[in-house]
Amino acid sequence: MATDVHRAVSPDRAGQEEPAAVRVQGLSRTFDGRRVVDGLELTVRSGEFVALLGRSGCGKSTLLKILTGLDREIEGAVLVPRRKATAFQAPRLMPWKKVWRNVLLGLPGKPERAVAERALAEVGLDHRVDAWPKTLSGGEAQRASLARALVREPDLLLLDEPFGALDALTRIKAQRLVGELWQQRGCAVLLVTHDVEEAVLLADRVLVMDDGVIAHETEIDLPRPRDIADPGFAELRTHLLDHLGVEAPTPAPAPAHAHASASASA
Ligand SMILES: Nc1ncnc2c1ncn2[C@@H]1O[C@H](COP(=O)(O)OP(=O)(O)OP(=O)(O)O)[C@@H](O)[C@H]1O
Repeated sequence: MATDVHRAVSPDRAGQEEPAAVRVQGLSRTFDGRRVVDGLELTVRSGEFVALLGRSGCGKSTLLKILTGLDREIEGAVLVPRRKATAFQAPRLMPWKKVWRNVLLGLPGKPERAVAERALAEVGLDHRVDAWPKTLSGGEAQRASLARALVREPDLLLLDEPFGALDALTRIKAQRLVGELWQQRGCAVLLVTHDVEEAVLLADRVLVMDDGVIAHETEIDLPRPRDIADPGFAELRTHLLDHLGVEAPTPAPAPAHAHASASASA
């Protein structure tokens, strides 16, 4: 994988084009003498949806933590907008606060309940405003967590495996919701995911992290809304799996009786 190294858009080029939502230069992070992030370069353009893939343990969450400002023991330069918000795999709701209070948690000033109500309506949770977190389903809790991110009116939304714990159907709905919210809001999104299809479905650009750097990037130029049945979709999926070192499954051979009837009709 190290042979096909495409670094993300170079900082000077990004500087001349559009304002960047994220600009990372020469970023390194060392744990116990091991460089998990190693001179990483990354630019996310304003309003761009970027997905970040990479094998387990390659440093994706470490990078996200640095971008949120939770980890500052770094070398290099990181430029992110002040207005940013995060949602993680675990919704991280406070069990002793009702949903609407969770949404407003940590906001400066004294925001009114109506602010939370609007955000909850945006994610389809207007009927759960007064619920306790423990009564929410997994998908509802994740949407509440998204509402909490949205009330911050972020210029940058950082998502770390937000759909990872959801069942397949809820996951599809949540992916659609994030796609719609992104289109309405126009904020930049950096989504960490293990799911190649999710990345192709949602992102303008997919990055693959390896050896502490962005080792590969692919522009996703499929029209939206995207259809996983589109042959272009399958091609991009296979291309990305290849860069992740995963062989795409070959179609199963047709059962023996199918061969028989095919040859019989031929
Ligand atoms: N606080 C820490 N102390 C020591 N090592 C750490 C710490 N945080 C992360 N690491 C190590 O850094 C490496 C990258 O971890 P990170 O969580 O960023 O990977 P990841 O790509 O997000 O993995 P996954 O896809 O499995 O979530 C791992 O080897 C991990 O053990």
